Amino acid sequence: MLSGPAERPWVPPAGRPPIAVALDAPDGATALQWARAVAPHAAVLKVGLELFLRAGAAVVTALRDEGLLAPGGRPAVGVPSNPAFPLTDGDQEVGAAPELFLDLKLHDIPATVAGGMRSLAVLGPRFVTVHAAGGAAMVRAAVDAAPEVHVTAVTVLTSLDDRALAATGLSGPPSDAVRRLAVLAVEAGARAIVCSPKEVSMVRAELGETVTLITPGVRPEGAERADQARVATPERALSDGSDLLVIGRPITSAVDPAVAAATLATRVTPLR
Ligand SMILES: O=C(O)c1cc(=O)[nH]c(=O)n1[C@@H]1O[C@H](COP(=O)(O)O)[C@@H](O)[C@H]1O
Repeated sequence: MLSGPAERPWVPPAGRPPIAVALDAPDGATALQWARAVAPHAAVLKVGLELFLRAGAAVVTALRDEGLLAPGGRPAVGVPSNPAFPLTDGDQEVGAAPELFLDLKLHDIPATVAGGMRSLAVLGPRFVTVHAAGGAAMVRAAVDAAPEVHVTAVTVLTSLDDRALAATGLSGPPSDAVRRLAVLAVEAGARAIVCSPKEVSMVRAELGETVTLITPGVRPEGAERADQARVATPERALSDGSDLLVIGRPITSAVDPAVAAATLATRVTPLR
């Protein structure tokens, strides 16, 4: 097990559902509509390639202006401008607005990734993803360029099964590569790791409490897998050690995303 700080760098605030909703929307207006529906039921909102490449930084500003995101660069506490997020409910800080996860999976030479991180850091994200396969120097460059951001290393995409991974030239089961890349990234300063729920217990055993573990590839019982290969239910991912479930289509493709998010949040929040 790696040595490091005794506590996880980040966990959802008390009472907040351990859910990051992936706002994989085709435009800013749809993303805002989804965000209004799901923000009360999520600790994190994730802006990824599709939305960011279409709507750019303006969508982050719009989310913040509506009080749908916690203020950039500060711990999530209530946003007085949005009554959906009261500061307290009794003595619990349940009203924290979600934090920003910029999932742009940077993967380039260290100087370019460092520049990209500096450009993104002004948006005040809690998390920014980089591909661990970019190597230790690249991960370190990202960390040094934006020390206030939780550089989040993606290990092996959850869409890859054994065969697809082998076809890229990486032999062995995905868990071998996940272990190697997770250790490399944390030693290079990453504070969070993205892996599938299938590997999360192994990564937790390997890295201990030094790291926040984030799992996409989460599918409630009976939900469409779509392009996800290494999946598990939300309950299983949490019991195996995940800190944060990344969930997109099972919520955003539902007839009513607010109901889907609320239902899921009610089920998983007590499991933390
Ligand atoms: O970095 C990610 O968030 C990510 C890594 C990974 O290995 N697999 C993965 O699905 N994701 C993201 O997680 C989200 C999953 O969305 P759904 O499959 O719709 O639940 C998408 O926004 C993906 O970009």
